[in-house]
Amino acid sequence: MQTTAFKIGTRGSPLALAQALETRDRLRAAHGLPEDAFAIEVISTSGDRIQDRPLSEVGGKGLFTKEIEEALLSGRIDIAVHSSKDMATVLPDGLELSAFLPREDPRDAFIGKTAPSITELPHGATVGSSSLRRQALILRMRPDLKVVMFRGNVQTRLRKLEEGVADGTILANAGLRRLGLEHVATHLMPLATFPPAPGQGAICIESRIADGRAASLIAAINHQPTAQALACERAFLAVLDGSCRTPIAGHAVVEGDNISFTGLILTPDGREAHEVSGSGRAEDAAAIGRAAGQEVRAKAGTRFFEGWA
Ligand SMILES: NCc1[nH]cc(CCC(=O)O)c1CC(=O)O
Repeated sequence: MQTTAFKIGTRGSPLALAQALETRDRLRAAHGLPEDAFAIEVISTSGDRIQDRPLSEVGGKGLFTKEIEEALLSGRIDIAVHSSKDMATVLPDGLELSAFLPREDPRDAFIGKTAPSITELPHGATVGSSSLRRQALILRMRPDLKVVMFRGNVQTRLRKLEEGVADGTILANAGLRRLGLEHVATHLMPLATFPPAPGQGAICIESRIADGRAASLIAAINHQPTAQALACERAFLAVLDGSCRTPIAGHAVVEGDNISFTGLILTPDGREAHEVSGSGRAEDAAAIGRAAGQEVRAKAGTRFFEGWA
């Protein structure tokens, strides 16, 4: 079909590579193309290089995408494959999220070393995580626990756990499943009490706006219910953005023509939490997410955002 390979950009972690390969294989199947119609380009990002500080301190989500987005804009790659959870709500000019793959399990998985679940951990036990949302949700359940910083890719975090750096850790079950590591989970956190980050479990494809070749290839693998759920979750997040130091959870489920959304914002210590829900027609996904964001922001009040933002 084409003379030059279609270039798929990705980070180099095992999870990122698995996501890029899944995308390539879906594109191949949808269009009946051979493997060499595609080339996977691995791009190292600042987020991969800075390992010793929480993301919220060093500039947040953009760190995992900056170099990849530059490669898209310069034409070095044709599409980029990302975890939706890692994507900022505002993209660089000229780029868009053009497709979402069918969502994996959105739940968080607890991987326990000294106990199988958070409720069974001994008093004062430590849980490794550098996610503000997970920290706040853990402390809301168990104020006695200590959350210690855990960064690096999935394998690095599991190794730290093996080394005894913490009594347990929490990872996205989607990532574990994509790596064939779901057996390490000792407990799956319920969506109702431990809601996921907006976008968790969904792979997205970023491309140049008005790139016709990319658009026609990608359209065939877009999963509309996941795209609508993500439109809702990302609209919710966009209303609450401005502080990447607010723990935010949000999850939308699309069933047929309907969408239902639940969002939660917490203080980092988990002591104060504000929940919101909304539902309606799936085609109104973004408006429903936006309204939920405005509602929960009003519920929480300005004082809520002032303490640490
Ligand atoms: N911030 C890293 C990151 N980004 C997406 C995932 C998991 C995969 C997904 O949500 O699709 C992970 C690792 C984790 O949270 O365990």
